[in-house]
Amino acid sequence: MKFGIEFVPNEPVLNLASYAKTAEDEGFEFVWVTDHYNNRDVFSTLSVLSMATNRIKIGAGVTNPYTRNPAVTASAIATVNDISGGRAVLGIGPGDKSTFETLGLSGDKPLSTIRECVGVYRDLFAGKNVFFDGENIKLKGAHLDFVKKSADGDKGAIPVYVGAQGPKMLEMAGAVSDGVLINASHPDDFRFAVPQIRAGADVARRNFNEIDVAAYTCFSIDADADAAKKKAAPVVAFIAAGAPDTILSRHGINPEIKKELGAEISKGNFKALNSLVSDQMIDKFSISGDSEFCEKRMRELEKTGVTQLVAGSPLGVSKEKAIKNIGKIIRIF
Ligand SMILES: C[C@H](OP(=O)(O)OC[C@@H](O)[C@@H](O)[C@@H](O)Cn1c2nc(=O)[nH]c(=O)c-2cc2ccc(O)cc21)C(=O)N[C@@H](CCC(=O)N[C@@H](CCC(=O)O)C(=O)O)C(=O)O
Repeated sequence: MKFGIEFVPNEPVLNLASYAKTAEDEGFEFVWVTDHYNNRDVFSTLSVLSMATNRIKIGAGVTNPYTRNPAVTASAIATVNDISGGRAVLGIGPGDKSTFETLGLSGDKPLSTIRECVGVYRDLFAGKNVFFDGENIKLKGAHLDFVKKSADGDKGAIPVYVGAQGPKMLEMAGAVSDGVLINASHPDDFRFAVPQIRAGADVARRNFNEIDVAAYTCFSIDADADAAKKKAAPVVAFIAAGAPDTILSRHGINPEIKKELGAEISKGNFKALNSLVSDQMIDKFSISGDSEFCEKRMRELEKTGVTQLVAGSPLGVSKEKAIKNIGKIIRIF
């Protein structure tokens, strides 16, 4: 199992740089940074993390094809690849509809748009002059002057992962991507997702084992299990509030709760929000507890076919302590 860590750039980037160095020292192989325009810029953050670390892979987890033209995204991540000495990874996903609304963006046709993008990124990473007249993506000779021209057929040096949760996105990711980042934390979600990815790989006649299946979890570890769960509650509230009804029902949670969560979120009433989050929701939408529980849940995920465990926000009561606690589990995995 590979281990990754996710940071939301809603705190000073130099803090994240220090956490990323600790994570590297503790044996994590990937650091992922989320992309929502209202937080600090993902690629600026990745550049600073590149300078603060030596070995850990540096990933956008995940950007989207709507807020930036694909050639601009390719230039940004290829610059991170330049700075980091070849450690960049590009994660691309449909993006967050709620933030798109504030930008006046539709974000429509995500399935076909992402599929088109993956090939375009690879051609740009391979130093090609890209002419592409797709349904959603149109380029007329776009090129990156600073990347080495790869031999024909090479897909360029930067792996492309897809952020996906829905069945069609998962299947498409299995057909075209180097890895899939699945925003979920419970084994039941991966018992659903892994067969979809495998089906996509089979249709595309790809070797499923070449695809990195990453559980992009809500994670909270502390010696005091209750404190860990309390820390995770607000994040779980947002996940549950935005989850499709099918996912809530999969976990035996009445989708009606979304209305109550949404109402408290829109009022900014985070105290009331936490009181709406049940233990069952914490268990289904996060990995929260002491080291023994977290290790057990990681091993359950590995059994479903997960190949990378990404510890996501909030990480724990103290980020630094949480990273070291996970490091102890990494060393015995
Ligand atoms: C779009 C949606 O796909 P989805 O994978 O469920 O998307 C939900 C999230 O994954 C998506 O919002 C991600 O961007 C969320 N996301 C992040 N979103 C962000 O904005 N920023 C992040 O940093 C971020 C990180 C992240 C990490 C992992 C992860 O799994 C998701 C992450 C969906 O509806 N999928 C359907 C397919 C819909 C479909 O078929 N659409 C058609 C036509 C629909 C039409 O006509 O518009 C098409 O796209 O062509 C399905 O998979 O079955």
